[in-house]
Amino acid sequence: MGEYKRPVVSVVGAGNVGEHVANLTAIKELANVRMFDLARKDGDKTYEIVKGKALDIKQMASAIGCDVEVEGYTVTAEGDGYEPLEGSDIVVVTAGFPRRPGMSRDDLLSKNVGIIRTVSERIAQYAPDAIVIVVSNPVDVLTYAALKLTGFPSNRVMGMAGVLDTARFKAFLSMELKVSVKNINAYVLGSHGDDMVPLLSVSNVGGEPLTKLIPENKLKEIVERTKFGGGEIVSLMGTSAYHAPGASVVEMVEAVLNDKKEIAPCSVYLEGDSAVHYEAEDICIGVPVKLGAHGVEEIIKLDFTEEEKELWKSSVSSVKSGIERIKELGLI
Ligand SMILES: NC(=O)C1=CN([C@@H]2O[C@H](COP(=O)(O)OP(=O)(O)OC[C@H]3O[C@@H](n4cnc5c(N)ncnc54)[C@H](O)[C@@H]3O)[C@@H](O)[C@H]2O)C=CC1
Ligand SMILES: O=C([O-])CC(=O)C(=O)O
Repeated sequence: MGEYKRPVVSVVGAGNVGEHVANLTAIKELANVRMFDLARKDGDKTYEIVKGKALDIKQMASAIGCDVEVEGYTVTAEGDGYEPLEGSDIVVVTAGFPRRPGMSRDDLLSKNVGIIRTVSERIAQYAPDAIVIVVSNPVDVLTYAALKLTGFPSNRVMGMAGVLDTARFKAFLSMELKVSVKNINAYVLGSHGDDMVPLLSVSNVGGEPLTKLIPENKLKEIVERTKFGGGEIVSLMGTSAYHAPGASVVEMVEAVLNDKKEIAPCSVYLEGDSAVHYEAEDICIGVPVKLGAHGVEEIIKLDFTEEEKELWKSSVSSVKSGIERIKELGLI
């Protein structure tokens, strides 16, 4: 009596994306939520914003009749205050700087990798059995860093990108074709950057190939808009997107907590026969995986067309160069 037996989702970095992850997890009553963030100083005053956000989300849940616990914890950049990670089933990492207009995601690497290092060490210390979903950018490289720094098996560390890129692709296709997003089957794989790979060969609407439904030039435009979908929002808002990213993370959270065996594109570590199939080794990059209670339960091996293979190779080499950079800097 008196204790809730719900799963626990912790969110480290309760900024724009983190608070939307917390909010949606609460609205869907998927789990109790624990939010972690730094204190903010304003003159003499120190604000514990994360505690306020958690209370606000708890009260929002109450207003709409959702039963979840939501708690906020102030941590330090040095890694103090992470004890409440204990017992987390999933830890979502959204701590880090977002890009501003004119920046690429890779420009965030040197600033964000230090944050990921501290957070990964604390996850390993307090939540050694958790599944980790990395969101901070550049996400493929930072997912690799989190995998190495936690020392977790590769099925328990994944990056969120492909679900978001695919959602953007489907949104643009549905705007063009005036058809429900539910009838669009599409995948965007590869790195979460300018080199991402929208897979036209397997994308279809109600079974009909995209190439048959949309003229070549228009389809090219939609693919380009998808590739620069994050940048389009950064240039409109001055900071990066958070509604669609938050929802994309929660799609993955739900697949794991409800053991859905859902196939979704996620950034995961390639090794063994998946590394052979995708001709890329010792790298985290977006491929379709089966998500369930054990995290990444299977890596689906799709065949690419010759054109897609070329795009894939550029994707692999851009992630590889990010990984080399953090290795050279001694950051992992
Ligand atoms: N993978 C993807 O598809 C996406 C990735 N992102 C990335 O997610 C990250 C977060 O984006 P936003 O939420 O928009 O940024 P934000 O600035 O609104 O939130 C980041 C939060 O992290 C916190 N933080 C910074 N250092 C910390 C530390 N050492 N420990 C704990 N918390 C810390 C900040 O105080 C802030 O509240 C960015 O790196 C962004 O590029 C954003 C959208 C999509
Ligand atoms: O564009 C950004 O920097 C954030 C992000 O990864 C996205 O929205 O796709």
